[in-house]
Amino acid sequence: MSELAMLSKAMFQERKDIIFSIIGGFIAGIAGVALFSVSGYLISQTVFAPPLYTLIILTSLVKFLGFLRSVSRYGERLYTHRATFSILSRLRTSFFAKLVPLTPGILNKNRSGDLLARIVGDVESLQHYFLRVAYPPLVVMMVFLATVLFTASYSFWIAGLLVLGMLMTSLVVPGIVLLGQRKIHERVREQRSKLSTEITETLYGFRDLKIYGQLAQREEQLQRYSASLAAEQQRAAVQLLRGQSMQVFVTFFVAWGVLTLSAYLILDGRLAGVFLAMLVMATQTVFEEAAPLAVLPAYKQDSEHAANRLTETIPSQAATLRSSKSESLPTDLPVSIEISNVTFQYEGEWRPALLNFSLQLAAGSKTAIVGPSGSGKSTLIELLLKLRTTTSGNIRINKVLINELDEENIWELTNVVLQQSHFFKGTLRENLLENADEHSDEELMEVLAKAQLPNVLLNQVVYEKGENLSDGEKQRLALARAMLRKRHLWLLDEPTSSLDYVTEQRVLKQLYEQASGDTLLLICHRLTGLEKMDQIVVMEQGEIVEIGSFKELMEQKGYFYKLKQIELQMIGESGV
Ligand SMILES: Nc1ncnc2c1ncn2[C@@H]1O[C@H](COP(=O)(O)OP(=O)(O)OP(=O)(O)O)[C@@H](O)[C@H]1O
Repeated sequence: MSELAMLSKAMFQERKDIIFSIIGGFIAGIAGVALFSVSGYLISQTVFAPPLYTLIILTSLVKFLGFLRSVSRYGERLYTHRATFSILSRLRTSFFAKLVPLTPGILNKNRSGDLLARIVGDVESLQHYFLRVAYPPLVVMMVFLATVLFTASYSFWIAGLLVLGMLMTSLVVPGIVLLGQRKIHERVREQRSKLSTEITETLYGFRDLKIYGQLAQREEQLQRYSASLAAEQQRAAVQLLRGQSMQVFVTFFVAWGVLTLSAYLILDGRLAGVFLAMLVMATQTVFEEAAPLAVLPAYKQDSEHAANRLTETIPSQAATLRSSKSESLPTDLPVSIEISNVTFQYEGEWRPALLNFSLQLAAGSKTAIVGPSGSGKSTLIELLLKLRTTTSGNIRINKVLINELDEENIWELTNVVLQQSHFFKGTLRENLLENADEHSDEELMEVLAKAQLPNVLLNQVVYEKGENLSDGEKQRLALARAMLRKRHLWLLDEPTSSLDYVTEQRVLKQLYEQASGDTLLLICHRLTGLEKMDQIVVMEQGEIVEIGSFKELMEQKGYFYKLKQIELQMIGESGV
């Protein structure tokens, strides 16, 4: 049950609404039983032609009980649903807050379509826990005990029959439902996960699938997955309905039992005939109240499963990642970075992406990192941004261990451009992501011009994922975003790889001007313009193979020198 601890905590926080729900549910249940009992008694009494005032009292009581039942049922619904949605919103917020720092690691292990469907589905499943698992038995038992006490005052045997019926509805029927549901629910989850993964993949790869003529095949596959899911869901629904039908059967069985037993007791002279209808009606109503118990185990199992998977998705790393942070760095000072013996290995990979990597970035220094694809350059930036945690070794920012820093504090210090930037559906202004009120239009246009996007409009529409922007425009927009932040640490991962040579040089010139006093780490694919850098780091297979200024590396005539010669030849050949 430990996996449901977060749920219980959220429920405890909503205790006021829960107490009101229980009170409302109990009054509605009792009023329902009383309403039908009094109605039965009233009908029986009329046979004896009682005095008018008796009929008036009984009719008024019926009306009052009907009113009380409706009002308390309304209150019950209001408070149970309010509690449920508040619990759900607490769970969503706390779950997603824990998820954010772990996102890169989690996305490694799970296919994103499946992950998204799982998170949304699992959090939604938890809403049933209070409404259909924790709450109903409590109220049903309270109403039932009150009814048993009431019937026991007429006949011990009838009360005994009710207890027997309740055991059937609360244990036997739910047990049978649970047995049938267990396997079906497993299959529903499996099919849902398959379908959502395939849908996401198809949407992401739609263009490629179309070009390579694979779309029809994919569509067929999706239809198959969708049909299997629908079939499993149908089976699950049938199983649930079967449970509810059994519950109705037990209700009528007990009602018939009470009728027969009462008839026998009346014949025996141990029960007055006028109470017969009342007892039968009370029995039927109290068992109607118990109807939710039939589907309780299925929801219980579902909630536990969902809570289990959610705790698996946010493993204990969540605690370790956030627990030790205590320091906070100011955003207005230049930043120094010290990387000591850092090793990082992706989960499931056979070799580390970084191996015993050490590097110093003095405050205000400019560093370029070059090296072949896959040498670990982007991984280094992800570690500096605390998007991943080192396997071993230390990173210090302004002498503070990165583990002691909140990742949001690090992001707050940094102007970042990663290899892929995301663009949202909206305007260019909105895609600059800074608070629009803080910057005048002139200021925004000036930054766009510096990023070599002079002929754009701030209200220009940007499609989803920046579909209407070229790769080069996306990169310049991402650089404009970074320039606008005006922080003092720059982490740039191939920010100009899609730009032509001339535009690239212009952008970099503006960038170096703005970053003159700042610490800058630039991963680059071209070796031009690196003369200005304080140090150039050449990486291969997660290690530093050469380090020094441009002049030093050229004099060494090592790896960097050879790369530069190849590039010069290529530039010469292409005539740039
Ligand atoms: N999410 C990931 N899961 C597993 N392995 C990864 C992941 N990302 C990168 N790697 C591996 O880690 C190594 C370093 O990758 P990284 O992206 O840091 O290289 P890079 O030098 O930035 O390459 P490029 O210049 O192509 O961007 C590579 O061998 C790569 O296959």
